[in-house]
Amino acid sequence: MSIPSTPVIDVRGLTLRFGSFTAVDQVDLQVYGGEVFGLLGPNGSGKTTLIRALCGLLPLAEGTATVLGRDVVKEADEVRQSIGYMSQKFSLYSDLTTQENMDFYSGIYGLRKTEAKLRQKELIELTGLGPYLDRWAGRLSGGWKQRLALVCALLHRPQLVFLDEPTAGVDPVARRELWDLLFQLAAQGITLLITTHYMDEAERCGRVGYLHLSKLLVIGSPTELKQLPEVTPAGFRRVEIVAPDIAALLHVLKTRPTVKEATIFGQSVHALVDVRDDLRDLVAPDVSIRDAGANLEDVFVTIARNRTRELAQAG
Ligand SMILES: Nc1ncnc2c1ncn2[C@@H]1O[C@H](COP(=O)(O)OP(=O)(O)OP(=O)(O)O)[C@@H](O)[C@H]1O
Repeated sequence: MSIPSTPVIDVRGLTLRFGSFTAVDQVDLQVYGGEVFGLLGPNGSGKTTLIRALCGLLPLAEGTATVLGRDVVKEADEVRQSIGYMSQKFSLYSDLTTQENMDFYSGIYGLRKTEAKLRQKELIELTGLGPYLDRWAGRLSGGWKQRLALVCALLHRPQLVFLDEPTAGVDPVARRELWDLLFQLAAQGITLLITTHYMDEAERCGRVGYLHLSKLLVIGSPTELKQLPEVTPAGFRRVEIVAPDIAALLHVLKTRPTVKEATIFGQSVHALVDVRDDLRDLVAPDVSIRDAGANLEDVFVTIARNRTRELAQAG
Protein backbone atom coordinates (compact mmCIF):
# COMPACT_ATOMS: atom_id res chain seq x y z
CA MET A 1 0.00 0.00 0.00
CA SER A 2 1.34 3.45 -0.84
CA ILE A 3 0.79 5.67 2.17
CA PRO A 4 -0.55 9.16 1.40
CA SER A 5 1.02 12.03 3.28
CA THR A 6 -2.07 13.32 5.13
CA PRO A 7 -3.16 11.02 7.94
CA VAL A 8 -6.85 10.42 8.53
CA ILE A 9 -6.07 10.13 12.25
CA ASP A 10 -3.23 12.30 13.54
CA VAL A 11 -2.49 12.06 17.25
CA ARG A 12 0.53 13.79 18.79
CA GLY A 13 1.62 13.62 22.41
CA LEU A 14 -1.93 12.81 23.49
CA THR A 15 -2.56 12.42 27.21
CA LEU A 16 -6.01 11.77 28.68
CA ARG A 17 -6.79 11.87 32.38
CA PHE A 18 -9.64 11.03 34.69
CA GLY A 19 -8.82 13.13 37.76
CA SER A 20 -5.28 12.23 38.72
CA PHE A 21 -5.37 8.92 36.77
CA THR A 22 -3.65 8.95 33.37
CA ALA A 23 -5.64 6.64 31.08
CA VAL A 24 -3.71 7.51 27.89
CA ASP A 25 -0.12 8.67 28.20
CA GLN A 26 1.79 10.63 25.53
CA VAL A 27 0.42 8.70 22.56
CA ASP A 28 1.57 9.41 18.99
CA LEU A 29 -0.40 7.73 16.23
CA GLN A 30 -1.01 8.33 12.54
CA VAL A 31 -3.51 6.23 10.57
CA TYR A 32 -3.88 6.67 6.81
CA GLY A 33 -6.79 6.48 4.36
CA GLY A 34 -8.11 2.97 3.69
CA GLU A 35 -6.04 1.36 6.46
CA VAL A 36 -7.44 -1.36 8.70
CA PHE A 37 -5.65 -0.48 11.91
CA GLY A 38 -5.88 -2.75 14.96
CA LEU A 39 -5.55 -1.41 18.48
CA LEU A 40 -4.69 -4.08 21.02
CA GLY A 41 -3.89 -4.10 24.70
CA PRO A 42 -4.95 -5.66 27.98
CA ASN A 43 -8.19 -4.68 29.73
CA GLY A 44 -7.94 -1.16 31.07
CA SER A 45 -4.95 -0.20 28.91
CA GLY A 46 -6.78 2.80 27.44
CA LYS A 47 -8.15 1.64 24.08
CA THR A 48 -11.76 2.77 24.58
CA THR A 49 -10.63 6.02 26.19
CA LEU A 50 -8.42 6.81 23.18
CA ILE A 51 -11.28 6.06 20.78
CA ARG A 52 -13.71 8.19 22.78
CA ALA A 53 -11.27 11.11 22.63
CA LEU A 54 -10.91 10.65 18.86
CA CYS A 55 -14.70 10.78 18.60
CA GLY A 56 -14.66 14.19 20.26
CA LEU A 57 -16.16 12.88 23.48
CA LEU A 58 -13.41 13.66 26.00
CA PRO A 59 -11.27 16.68 26.91
CA LEU A 60 -7.53 16.31 26.16
CA ALA A 61 -5.13 16.81 29.05
CA GLU A 62 -2.14 17.26 26.72
CA GLY A 63 -1.30 17.00 23.03
CA THR A 64 -3.39 17.29 19.89
CA ALA A 65 -5.62 15.02 17.85
CA THR A 66 -7.25 15.50 14.47
CA VAL A 67 -9.48 13.11 12.57
CA LEU A 68 -10.34 13.67 8.91
CA GLY A 69 -8.43 16.94 9.24
CA ARG A 70 -10.64 18.23 12.08
CA ASP A 71 -9.56 19.06 15.60
CA VAL A 72 -11.34 16.68 18.02
CA VAL A 73 -11.79 19.43 20.62
CA LYS A 74 -12.42 22.61 18.64
CA GLU A 75 -14.49 20.85 15.97
CA ALA A 76 -15.99 18.08 18.09
CA ASP A 77 -19.48 18.37 16.54
CA GLU A 78 -18.13 18.12 12.98
CA VAL A 79 -15.94 15.19 14.02
CA ARG A 80 -18.90 13.32 15.49
CA GLN A 81 -20.95 13.89 12.35
CA SER A 82 -18.22 12.74 10.00
CA ILE A 83 -17.12 9.51 11.71
CA GLY A 84 -18.81 6.22 12.48
CA TYR A 85 -18.53 4.71 15.96
CA MET A 86 -19.54 1.20 16.88
CA SER A 87 -19.14 1.23 20.63
CA GLN A 88 -18.36 -1.72 22.87
CA LYS A 89 -21.73 -1.54 24.58
CA PHE A 90 -24.71 -2.63 22.52
CA SER A 91 -25.98 0.75 21.36
CA LEU A 92 -29.11 -0.44 19.57
CA TYR A 93 -32.64 -0.34 20.93
CA SER A 94 -33.59 -3.90 21.85
CA ASP A 95 -37.33 -3.25 21.70
CA LEU A 96 -37.18 -1.66 18.25
CA THR A 97 -36.95 -3.81 15.13
CA THR A 98 -33.96 -3.86 12.81
CA GLN A 99 -35.78 -1.50 10.43
CA GLU A 100 -36.85 0.83 13.26
CA ASN A 101 -33.27 1.00 14.55
CA MET A 102 -32.04 1.93 11.09
CA ASP A 103 -34.76 4.58 10.76
CA PHE A 104 -33.93 5.95 14.21
CA TYR A 105 -30.22 6.31 13.42
CA SER A 106 -30.96 7.75 9.97
CA GLY A 107 -32.93 10.45 11.84
CA ILE A 108 -30.08 11.05 14.30
CA TYR A 109 -27.74 11.66 11.36
CA GLY A 110 -30.29 13.95 9.73
CA LEU A 111 -30.67 11.92 6.54
CA ARG A 112 -33.58 12.85 4.25
CA LYS A 113 -36.14 10.10 3.73
CA THR A 114 -35.14 9.17 0.16
CA GLU A 115 -31.44 9.32 1.00
CA ALA A 116 -32.00 7.19 4.12
CA LYS A 117 -33.93 4.54 2.16
CA LEU A 118 -31.25 4.39 -0.53
CA ARG A 119 -28.43 4.06 1.95
CA GLN A 120 -30.32 1.51 4.05
CA LYS A 121 -30.95 -0.57 0.92
CA GLU A 122 -27.22 -0.53 0.06
CA LEU A 123 -26.25 -1.55 3.58
CA ILE A 124 -28.93 -4.25 3.83
CA GLU A 125 -27.52 -5.74 0.63
CA LEU A 126 -23.96 -5.48 1.92
CA THR A 127 -24.73 -7.14 5.25
CA GLY A 128 -27.52 -9.55 4.32
CA LEU A 129 -29.82 -8.12 7.00
CA GLY A 130 -32.86 -8.36 4.66
CA PRO A 131 -34.57 -11.34 6.33
CA TYR A 132 -34.30 -9.74 9.78
CA LEU A 133 -35.83 -6.31 9.18
CA ASP A 134 -38.95 -7.01 11.26
CA ARG A 135 -37.15 -8.75 14.10
CA TRP A 136 -36.63 -6.98 17.42
CA ALA A 137 -32.97 -6.07 17.72
CA GLY A 138 -32.90 -7.68 21.16
CA ARG A 139 -33.88 -11.01 19.58
CA LEU A 140 -31.09 -11.04 16.97
CA SER A 141 -28.12 -13.38 17.48
CA GLY A 142 -24.79 -11.78 18.46
CA GLY A 143 -23.47 -11.76 14.90
CA TRP A 144 -26.60 -10.14 13.43
CA LYS A 145 -26.73 -7.58 16.25
CA GLN A 146 -23.19 -6.56 15.37
CA ARG A 147 -24.09 -6.27 11.69
CA LEU A 148 -27.03 -4.06 12.57
CA ALA A 149 -24.78 -1.94 14.79
CA LEU A 150 -22.32 -1.68 11.90
CA VAL A 151 -25.09 -0.64 9.51
CA CYS A 152 -26.22 2.06 11.95
CA ALA A 153 -22.64 3.33 12.19
CA LEU A 154 -22.37 3.53 8.39
CA LEU A 155 -25.68 5.19 7.47
CA HIS A 156 -24.18 8.67 7.03
CA ARG A 157 -21.35 7.37 4.78
CA PRO A 158 -18.46 8.05 7.17
CA GLN A 159 -14.97 7.79 5.71
CA LEU A 160 -13.58 6.72 9.09
CA VAL A 161 -15.14 4.17 11.43
CA PHE A 162 -14.09 3.27 14.98
CA LEU A 163 -15.08 -0.22 16.03
CA ASP A 164 -14.57 -1.04 19.70
CA GLU A 165 -14.36 -4.84 20.10
CA PRO A 166 -16.91 -5.43 17.33
CA THR A 167 -16.61 -9.21 17.57
CA ALA A 168 -16.58 -9.69 21.36
CA GLY A 169 -18.85 -12.60 22.21
CA VAL A 170 -19.56 -13.42 18.56
CA ASP A 171 -19.10 -16.99 17.29
CA PRO A 172 -16.14 -17.79 14.98
CA VAL A 173 -18.18 -18.04 11.77
CA ALA A 174 -19.96 -14.72 12.42
CA ARG A 175 -16.59 -13.16 13.33
CA ARG A 176 -15.12 -14.21 10.01
CA GLU A 177 -18.17 -12.89 8.14
CA LEU A 178 -17.95 -9.57 9.94
CA TRP A 179 -14.28 -9.30 8.98
CA ASP A 180 -15.14 -10.04 5.34
CA LEU A 181 -17.55 -7.11 5.55
CA LEU A 182 -14.91 -4.88 7.10
CA PHE A 183 -12.52 -5.65 4.26
CA GLN A 184 -15.22 -4.73 1.75
CA LEU A 185 -15.52 -1.37 3.49
CA ALA A 186 -11.75 -0.88 3.48
CA ALA A 187 -11.73 -1.70 -0.24
CA GLN A 188 -14.13 1.23 -0.69
CA GLY A 189 -11.45 3.46 0.90
CA ILE A 190 -13.06 3.64 4.35
CA THR A 191 -10.49 3.78 7.16
CA LEU A 192 -11.13 1.43 10.07
CA LEU A 193 -9.69 1.54 13.56
CA ILE A 194 -10.62 -1.62 15.42
CA THR A 195 -9.93 -2.78 18.95
CA THR A 196 -9.75 -6.49 19.60
CA HIS A 197 -8.37 -9.04 22.02
CA TYR A 198 -8.19 -11.73 19.33
CA MET A 199 -4.75 -12.35 17.85
CA ASP A 200 -6.17 -13.84 14.64
CA GLU A 201 -8.02 -10.55 14.09
CA ALA A 202 -4.85 -8.57 14.76
CA GLU A 203 -3.17 -10.67 12.06
CA ARG A 204 -5.77 -9.46 9.57
CA CYS A 205 -4.98 -5.78 10.18
CA GLY A 206 -2.59 -3.89 7.92
CA ARG A 207 -0.95 -2.38 10.99
CA VAL A 208 -1.48 -2.80 14.71
CA GLY A 209 -0.61 -0.79 17.80
CA TYR A 210 -0.23 -2.21 21.30
CA LEU A 211 -1.33 -0.18 24.32
CA HIS A 212 -0.01 -1.23 27.70
CA LEU A 213 -0.55 0.68 30.95
CA SER A 214 -1.81 3.72 28.98
CA LYS A 215 1.25 3.88 26.69
CA LEU A 216 1.38 2.91 23.02
CA LEU A 217 4.39 0.60 23.11
CA VAL A 218 4.72 -0.39 19.48
CA ILE A 219 3.17 0.14 16.04
CA GLY A 220 3.76 -1.80 12.85
CA SER A 221 2.49 -4.43 10.46
CA PRO A 222 2.15 -7.91 11.99
CA THR A 223 5.09 -9.07 9.85
CA GLU A 224 7.32 -6.18 10.92
CA LEU A 225 6.50 -6.69 14.59
CA LYS A 226 7.25 -10.42 14.51
CA GLN A 227 10.68 -9.64 13.08
CA LEU A 228 11.65 -7.11 15.76
CA PRO A 229 15.05 -8.09 17.16
CA GLU A 230 13.91 -7.65 20.75
CA VAL A 231 11.17 -10.26 20.26
CA THR A 232 13.68 -13.00 19.42
CA PRO A 233 16.96 -11.73 20.88
CA ALA A 234 20.33 -12.73 19.43
CA GLY A 235 21.45 -16.09 20.77
CA PHE A 236 17.89 -17.42 21.08
CA ARG A 237 15.50 -19.27 18.79
CA ARG A 238 11.78 -19.93 19.01
CA VAL A 239 10.63 -23.53 18.81
CA GLU A 240 7.32 -25.34 18.76
CA ILE A 241 7.23 -28.67 20.57
CA VAL A 242 4.35 -31.10 20.18
CA ALA A 243 4.17 -33.80 22.82
CA PRO A 244 1.49 -36.08 24.31
CA ASP A 245 1.66 -34.50 27.77
CA ILE A 246 2.14 -30.79 27.16
CA ALA A 247 1.50 -29.80 30.78
CA ALA A 248 4.45 -31.98 31.89
CA LEU A 249 6.54 -30.64 29.00
CA LEU A 250 5.76 -27.07 30.01
CA HIS A 251 6.93 -27.80 33.54
CA VAL A 252 10.19 -29.30 32.23
CA LEU A 253 10.83 -26.32 29.98
CA LYS A 254 9.98 -23.72 32.61
CA THR A 255 12.61 -25.15 34.93
CA ARG A 256 15.30 -25.47 32.22
CA PRO A 257 17.92 -22.72 32.55
CA THR A 258 18.31 -22.34 28.78
CA VAL A 259 14.60 -21.62 28.26
CA LYS A 260 13.71 -17.97 28.54
CA GLU A 261 9.95 -18.32 27.89
CA ALA A 262 7.55 -21.23 27.47
CA THR A 263 3.82 -21.19 26.94
CA ILE A 264 1.12 -23.60 25.76
CA PHE A 265 -0.56 -23.08 22.38
CA GLY A 266 -3.24 -25.67 21.69
CA GLN A 267 -1.50 -29.05 21.52
CA SER A 268 2.02 -27.63 21.57
CA VAL A 269 4.42 -25.59 23.68
CA HIS A 270 6.13 -22.54 22.19
CA ALA A 271 9.47 -21.73 23.76
CA LEU A 272 12.30 -19.24 23.45
CA VAL A 273 15.45 -21.27 23.85
CA ASP A 274 19.18 -20.54 23.97
CA VAL A 275 20.61 -21.62 20.59
CA ARG A 276 23.32 -23.62 22.38
CA ASP A 277 20.65 -25.98 23.73
CA ASP A 278 19.62 -28.40 20.95
CA LEU A 279 16.90 -29.94 23.17
CA ARG A 280 18.17 -33.36 22.08
CA ASP A 281 17.21 -35.02 25.37
CA LEU A 282 13.56 -34.16 24.72
CA VAL A 283 13.45 -35.99 21.38
CA ALA A 284 11.15 -39.04 21.45
CA PRO A 285 9.02 -40.93 18.89
CA ASP A 286 5.90 -39.04 19.96
CA VAL A 287 7.58 -35.63 20.36
CA SER A 288 8.24 -33.24 17.50
CA ILE A 289 10.40 -30.13 17.75
CA ARG A 290 10.56 -27.52 15.03
CA ASP A 291 11.74 -23.94 14.64
CA ALA A 292 8.83 -21.51 14.71
CA GLY A 293 8.70 -17.77 14.18
CA ALA A 294 7.32 -15.43 16.81
CA ASN A 295 3.57 -14.89 16.74
CA LEU A 296 1.86 -11.63 17.65
CA GLU A 297 1.15 -12.77 21.18
CA ASP A 298 4.89 -13.41 21.64
CA VAL A 299 5.52 -9.89 20.34
CA PHE A 300 3.13 -8.17 22.74
CA VAL A 301 4.07 -10.24 25.78
CA THR A 302 7.80 -9.72 25.19
CA ILE A 303 7.57 -6.00 24.53
CA ALA A 304 5.28 -5.38 27.51
CA ARG A 305 7.61 -7.35 29.76
CA ASN A 306 10.70 -5.51 28.51
CA ARG A 307 9.09 -2.09 28.98
CA THR A 308 7.89 -2.97 32.47
CA ARG A 309 11.41 -4.07 33.38
CA GLU A 310 12.93 -0.90 31.92
CA LEU A 311 10.47 1.24 33.88
CA ALA A 312 11.23 -0.63 37.10
CA GLN A 313 14.97 -0.16 36.51
CA ALA A 314 14.51 3.53 35.72
CA GLY A 315 12.27 4.16 38.72
N1 LIG B 1 -15.07 7.77 32.96
C1 LIG B 1 -14.03 7.26 33.61
N2 LIG B 1 -13.69 7.70 34.84
C2 LIG B 1 -12.62 7.19 35.50
N3 LIG B 1 -11.81 6.23 35.01
C3 LIG B 1 -12.10 5.76 33.78
C4 LIG B 1 -13.22 6.24 33.03
N4 LIG B 1 -13.25 5.57 31.83
C5 LIG B 1 -12.20 4.71 31.85
N5 LIG B 1 -11.52 4.82 33.02
C6 LIG B 1 -10.32 4.08 33.39
O1 LIG B 1 -9.35 4.27 32.37
C7 LIG B 1 -8.61 3.07 32.16
C8 LIG B 1 -8.69 2.70 30.69
O2 LIG B 1 -10.00 2.25 30.40
P1 LIG B 1 -10.44 1.82 28.94
O3 LIG B 1 -11.89 1.50 28.99
O4 LIG B 1 -10.00 2.86 27.99
O5 LIG B 1 -9.58 0.51 28.72
P2 LIG B 1 -9.64 -0.53 27.54
O6 LIG B 1 -8.24 -0.73 27.08
O7 LIG B 1 -10.65 -0.11 26.53
O8 LIG B 1 -10.14 -1.84 28.29
P3 LIG B 1 -11.06 -3.07 27.76
O9 LIG B 1 -10.18 -3.93 26.91
O10 LIG B 1 -11.46 -3.75 29.03
O11 LIG B 1 -12.21 -2.47 27.02
C9 LIG B 1 -9.22 2.02 33.07
O12 LIG B 1 -8.44 1.94 34.25
C10 LIG B 1 -10.58 2.58 33.40
O13 LIG B 1 -11.02 2.16 34.68
